[in-house]
Amino acid sequence: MARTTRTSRGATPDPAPRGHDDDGRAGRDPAGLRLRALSVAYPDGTTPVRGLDLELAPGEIVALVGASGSGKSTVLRGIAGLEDVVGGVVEIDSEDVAAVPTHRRGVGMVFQDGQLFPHRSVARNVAYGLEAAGWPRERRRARVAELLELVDLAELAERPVQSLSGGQAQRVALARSLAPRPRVLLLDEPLSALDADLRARLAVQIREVLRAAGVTAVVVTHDLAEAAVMADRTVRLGAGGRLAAPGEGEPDEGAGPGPDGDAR
Ligand SMILES: Nc1ncnc2c1ncn2[C@@H]1O[C@H](COP(=O)(O)OP(=O)(O)OP(=O)(O)O)[C@@H](O)[C@H]1O
Repeated sequence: MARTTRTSRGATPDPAPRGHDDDGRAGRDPAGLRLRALSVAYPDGTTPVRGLDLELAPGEIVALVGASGSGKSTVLRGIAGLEDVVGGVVEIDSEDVAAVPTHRRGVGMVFQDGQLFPHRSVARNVAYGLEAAGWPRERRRARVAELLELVDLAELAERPVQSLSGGQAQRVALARSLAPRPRVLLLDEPLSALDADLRARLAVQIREVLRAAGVTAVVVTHDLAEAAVMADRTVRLGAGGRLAAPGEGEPDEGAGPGPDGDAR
């Protein structure tokens, strides 16, 4: 896993030149992710996130925790452009992405259950975003090999994904989401479908991979211990989809998780 000599912050294997992305998106200097007074609503008018301010430096990994229903997934969906931002601003590398469709935002997502394409091999799952972005075949191959190396699955490249363990499948999902070099990676409970032992190991591996990729990332979890392992910083969503004041309605972060490791 992440057997790479590039361990410094912000170092990406085979980095794309700044100012020119592989999918032709206009490049900008990295400035990270900034949410200003963000409000996100569903079509029925439910607005779980109201007035959220959050800033991530380039390459920073932030864990978003909070009670069930506090709006963690909704924040991610707003950043990705999957739900309506009805107030405030999402800026990625200093660009207001309000008018930018999801697939052009440079945002990658990893979900709880991986959501791999069942009829594609491991390598072809990882290649998916590169095909969609029109990368030429040789560059695709090289990038897929690099990513599979990063998540320590090179020897499984040709395996059908149905034959993978849960942990392996999540590592494929991680590689697939990182392959097109997203500006921001959003991970929604990436460990919650796995058993406890594996969760602890994969939390460490996810952190290593995110660091090696140097990607700015938001990880939603309800587990404070996992948040501490995976992220540089943990923030908590409180009532009304705003950041909670320290100690508000939840166990003290410094005290770590409760007996079951659950922050809810
Ligand atoms: N499609 C939808 N339409 C309307 N309301 C929704 C929709 N999806 C979620 N909600 C509501 O928005 C609120 C926030 O949901 P969200 O899934 O963002 O919370 P969460 O913090 O991620 O919860 P959990 O930890 O249980 O996954 C909840 O009250 C939920 O019922």
